[in-house]
Amino acid sequence: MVDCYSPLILMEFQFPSISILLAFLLFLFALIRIGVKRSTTNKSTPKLPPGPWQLPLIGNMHQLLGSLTHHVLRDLSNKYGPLMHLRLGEVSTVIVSSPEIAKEVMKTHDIIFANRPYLLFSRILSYDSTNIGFSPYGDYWRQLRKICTVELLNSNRVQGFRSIREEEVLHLIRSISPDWRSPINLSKKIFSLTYGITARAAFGKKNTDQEAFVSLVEEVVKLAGGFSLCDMYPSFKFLQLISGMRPRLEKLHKRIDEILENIVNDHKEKNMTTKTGEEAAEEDLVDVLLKFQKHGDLQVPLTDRNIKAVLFDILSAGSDTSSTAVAWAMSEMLKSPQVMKRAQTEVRKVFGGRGNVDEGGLHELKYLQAVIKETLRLHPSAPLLLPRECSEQCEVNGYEIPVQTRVIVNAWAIGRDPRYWSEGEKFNPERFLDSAVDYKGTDFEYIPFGAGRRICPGILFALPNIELPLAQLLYHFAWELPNGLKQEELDMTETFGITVRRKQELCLIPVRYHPSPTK
Ligand code: HEM
Repeated sequence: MVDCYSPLILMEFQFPSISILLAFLLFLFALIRIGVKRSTTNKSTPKLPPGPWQLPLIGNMHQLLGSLTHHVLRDLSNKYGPLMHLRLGEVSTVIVSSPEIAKEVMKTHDIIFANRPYLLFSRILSYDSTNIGFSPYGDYWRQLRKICTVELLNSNRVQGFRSIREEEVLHLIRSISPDWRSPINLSKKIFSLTYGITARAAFGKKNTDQEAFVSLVEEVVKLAGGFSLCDMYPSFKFLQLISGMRPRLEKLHKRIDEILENIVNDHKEKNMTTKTGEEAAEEDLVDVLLKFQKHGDLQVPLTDRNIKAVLFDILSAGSDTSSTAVAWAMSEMLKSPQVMKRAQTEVRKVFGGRGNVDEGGLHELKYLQAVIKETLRLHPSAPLLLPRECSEQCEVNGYEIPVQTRVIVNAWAIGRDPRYWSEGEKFNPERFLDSAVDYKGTDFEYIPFGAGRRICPGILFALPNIELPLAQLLYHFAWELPNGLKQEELDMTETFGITVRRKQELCLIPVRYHPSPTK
């Protein structure tokens, strides 16, 4: 998932001399190219969507500096319209900021916009074109995607991981108990909880390399939090070398690949022996993928490389997104104590004297579900969705979109569109209580998981990873801000990144309500 632009800024600040050199070299190349182009292209220009004036060489990149990208793009769209054209370096890009145009792109012209552009990050880290998140739309991708949605992340499989989630969340609750009345870093705890759940579901029993793997994925997530210069100037291959991006990514890829290779080989070895009934019931995602590789009736063979790529995708796309949502939900509830109280009363009523929350009763927590929906409206984990690419020239809203234009959908801006959301900036879960609006990709004013062929395949996996920890945290504790901080003083600043987290980690004081569960 690629939010953009921050590496450029980092380069600017960290290596001013390199960036000046780069700018100079780019300028020279651009002059040569413009000269060549002028002499070869004909005069007819497509009717592109409106957009701000572009500078030579960098296009509109300078307009994206200084603030969070989804904010800047929303402000620019307010001026130029919900379908806006930008040039970022060499790359022609359109920004979509209204439900109507999102529908046109992701429903009416779904196939034309089903491709993901080839970014350097995805090309190196996700095994060229073998991952689901960034491979181009085609037979290969369809097969991987089908395996993911039908075999790995379907509701039965997700249900099968219930005991893992319950155990891991209970472990979290117990780990909080001794600390009570002193602040704890809830962001950190939630983050390692969701990684722990996802890694256990994917790899089975805790693996010795698991911790190393999780921190490598974290490093990747940090690096991927930006557009690299290389992606802005794809035809200048030398940038990949001098920016240092390629060697860094290759080194990370090598270490991740070694760990995944060991995990896959261990599973192969284990699967050679006959399994007991209990072992067979404890199938993890690697087992399922290997079973498919051996016995599946597949159009294209499933290689070990594909398996590793799918595992990497699930780990990187599945953990940070869910933990971010939990942290934002807690933050918003702290700022609106009446919401926190209502959610707490509901969960304590439903689970009453049981002494603990289990997944059996989660469906009864209608108000908590509304809290989660409202959180994902105001804080969609990936506010700019994942980039798409136009595979053939087409017309959207009366404008021409040339082939290979990059398309970025601003789900964050769409979730605040005043034509659809009254008091859109306000956290108000009640708005979802009697509303049929859902995140399944059919209501284009609300698309925190995207829509169309490229909609997030992990929705079913994500929801209990958000609902269960929240319900447990509310059931067992009251929550207070540390250092006498008032609710209106809680900082809600967002970070740049692949997923938009809280800038400041959420540190809170837990005050016990129900005793710590013992079994
Ligand atoms: C709060 C939780 C989550 C949110 C908000 C979220 C959001 C998204 C979004 C917005 C996209 C891009 C959709 C588009 O471009 O239309 C996406 C793609 C993806 N997500 Fe999620 N996601 C979450 C959890 C998960 C989980 C738990 C998994 C896996 C276990 C997962 C796996 C993926 C994958 C593999 C893709 C790429 C799909 C493709 O390109 O075809 N996500 N997600």
